[in-house]
Amino acid sequence: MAREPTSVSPLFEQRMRINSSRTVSPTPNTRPTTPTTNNHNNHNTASKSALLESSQATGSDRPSSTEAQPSSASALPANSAVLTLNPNSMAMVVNGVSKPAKNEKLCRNVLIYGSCRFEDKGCIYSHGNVPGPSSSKGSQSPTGTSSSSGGRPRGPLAAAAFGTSATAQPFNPNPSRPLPVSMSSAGSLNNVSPMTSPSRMSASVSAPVFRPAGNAAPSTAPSTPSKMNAVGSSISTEHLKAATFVPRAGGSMTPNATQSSIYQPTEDDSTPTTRADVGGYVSGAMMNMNGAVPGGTSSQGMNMEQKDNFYPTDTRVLDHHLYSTPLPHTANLPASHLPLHNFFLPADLLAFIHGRAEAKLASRSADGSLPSELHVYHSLHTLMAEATPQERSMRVFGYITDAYRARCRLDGRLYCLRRVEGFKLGKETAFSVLDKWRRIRHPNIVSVREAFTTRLFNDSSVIFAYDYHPRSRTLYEAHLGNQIEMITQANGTITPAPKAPTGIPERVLWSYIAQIANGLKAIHTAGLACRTIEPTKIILTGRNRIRLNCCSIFDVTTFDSPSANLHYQQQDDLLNFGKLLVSLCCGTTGAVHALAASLEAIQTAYSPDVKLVILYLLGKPGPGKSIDDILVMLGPRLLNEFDAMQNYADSLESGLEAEVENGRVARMLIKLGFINERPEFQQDPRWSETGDRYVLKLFRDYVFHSVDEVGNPVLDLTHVLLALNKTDASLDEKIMLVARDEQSCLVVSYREIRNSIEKAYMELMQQSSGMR
Ligand SMILES: Nc1ncnc2c1ncn2[C@@H]1O[C@H](COP(=O)(O)OP(=O)(O)OP(=O)(O)O)[C@@H](O)[C@H]1O
Repeated sequence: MAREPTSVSPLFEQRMRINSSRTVSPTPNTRPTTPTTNNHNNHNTASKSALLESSQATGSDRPSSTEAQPSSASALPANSAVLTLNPNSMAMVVNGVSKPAKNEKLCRNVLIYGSCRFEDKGCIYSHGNVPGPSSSKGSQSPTGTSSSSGGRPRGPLAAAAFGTSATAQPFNPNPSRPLPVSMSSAGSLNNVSPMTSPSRMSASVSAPVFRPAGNAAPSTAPSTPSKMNAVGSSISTEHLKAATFVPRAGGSMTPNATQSSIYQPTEDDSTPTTRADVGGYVSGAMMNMNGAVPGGTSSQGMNMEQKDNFYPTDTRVLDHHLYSTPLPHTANLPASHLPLHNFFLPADLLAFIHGRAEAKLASRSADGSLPSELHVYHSLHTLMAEATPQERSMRVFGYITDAYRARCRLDGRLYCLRRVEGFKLGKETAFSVLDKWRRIRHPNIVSVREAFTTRLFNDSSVIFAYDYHPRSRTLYEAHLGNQIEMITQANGTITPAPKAPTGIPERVLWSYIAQIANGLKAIHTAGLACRTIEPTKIILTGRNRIRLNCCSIFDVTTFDSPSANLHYQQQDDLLNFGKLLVSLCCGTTGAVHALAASLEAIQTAYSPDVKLVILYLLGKPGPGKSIDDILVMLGPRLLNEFDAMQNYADSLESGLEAEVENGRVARMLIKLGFINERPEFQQDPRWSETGDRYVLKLFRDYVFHSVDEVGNPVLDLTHVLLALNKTDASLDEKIMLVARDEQSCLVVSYREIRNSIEKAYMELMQQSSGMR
């Protein structure tokens, strides 16, 4: 049963109002309804708020179990204070049994809030004078352990019951009359001061300590336990130098709801904060009675509907405190998928990115035949084509070529090295052509970086370095790997075995045509020819993303004996382009050997335009034949390609947005990780447990260590993400952090928590070796 940090218990709202002014005694009829949007999280809010209310019963002044609990409750965990409030009568019932006669013990509601709303409604405790701090009794435990409920931290659960109600609008029983100042500051620290009154705080085990303003010396880790006005609880002296409360007006420590006691956990106001407009505890002192923070945003005015809404519409708060919603054009997913989609990348994109990361890191067992270093490259890893028809083929270049992934020690990046085995370079000037190739940077071409000769393979080889595109596949691997049986006809001709064309879908085919044409256009315009329009020398580097590979190799290997001039080489590119399309349409490289039959099959399976393009490419070379004509023939289909690319870019941007949010959360977690539980800092083993850091400890409990009513862990990702994001955005919304012993609680805003994180982190940074 997950408890909900964003849902608001009406009972708690009532209680907060009571806290705001002891003169107000809400009646059930005047209690406003609290709109909630996360219905699944609203259950048990009454019992949760009651749990908090009942915290007075968890200390040593708690009535004994025999007094307060009927036998039926004996099965409940020791730390599950089962106190229910009847919202209609507001009578207090303990486990269904009315409270017995009055007790002499002072009511803790009086101690905490200054009044008890159940005073006339059956509260068994005394409602006499409120003891001041000097009247404190009880001892502190040097060990810091609680003599009370102990057990698992219930703070987050309790705080969750409060949820955003800490920022609830003040309750005004008579809307026609303005609220008293302290009440109108709903959301300011003032109206919660009774919750953190000296008596209340001192009763806690690891709670911050109140210190009146102007008090000369702050209590800093007293060496001996001192008596506090605990209500039967021991206090760890370790935490006595934790957060201190400084009443704004100074002087009085009287827990008076109308007084503006400001929570100011640190002494040093001059401690730098990272953001001038982020208040933190210090800026908490700057909050006026209306809860407005100078230079910041006020939580006042945020209605519950907005706060409960997962995607708030209130533009007065920073929008980036919540996960950004997917935009309409990327959100057309089944409703059940949306929450996941909101938080993370789409599964297929995630798999794709992970796959590429794996490919970058993959390593085969050390291949002894490969040199450990090659020029400026090391960590060579053979890239094997999965479906090469003939291992180590010489078909394309006339030389055996191998491809390796290697890391460059100059820039640490991965490159693809292509080795041309047994090639002896005649003239160094053969490499001069690479200058032209290096200048080409095109999305449909694998960029050439450099070329060099080597004898490290025990032969004379030339190595070409290209950009590495992880997880790429050749077109052959992707579409032509399953070779179709070729059959020899009676007349001796070889034809593919008759079967329905297994070519690629037309939409994909047009995409390939557009991209190859685009790449060829760039190459031809640069005064070069590709010369490797081959199924094994064009790679797919993403979803339908085509890149022309192995460019420049022919230019070097044929430098001494140029077979033809540039024009003919470019015409060859077009011819090979036509043959490639025939192969792709028919699903076999053998299709080009039976062109007539293949064209017939293509005519049946594809639109006439496909055949027209192929016929043009396979047509006679001539001065008027150029790649430009293909681009013209593509016509409106280029727009399809354009649309597809833009839609894909949109979906990537949407995924990126989600990841940006995750990045924020990760940074926040990293900082918290540096601070929480730090065993020692500046020779102070209690550093992470005191001062601002104590609040962060409770915040960590609030975010991660929630438990449900029976003490089971609550693993509510939404709660975690919301809390961390709101903190990152420094929201003025307040949450209640409850000490592990449930004896004290702090109402702090996300802004203040964020400030504490930044402040503690800066402290660490300043001392870290990197900053010296
Ligand atoms: N620049 C690159 N980045 C990443 N991987 C590449 C790169 N170039 C090629 N590859 C991959 O390396 C593998 C081998 O490529 P190669 O060009 O040698 O194919 P092949 O079918 O073996 O060719 P051939 O028949 O000429 O030997 C293929 O899986 C290919 O996707």
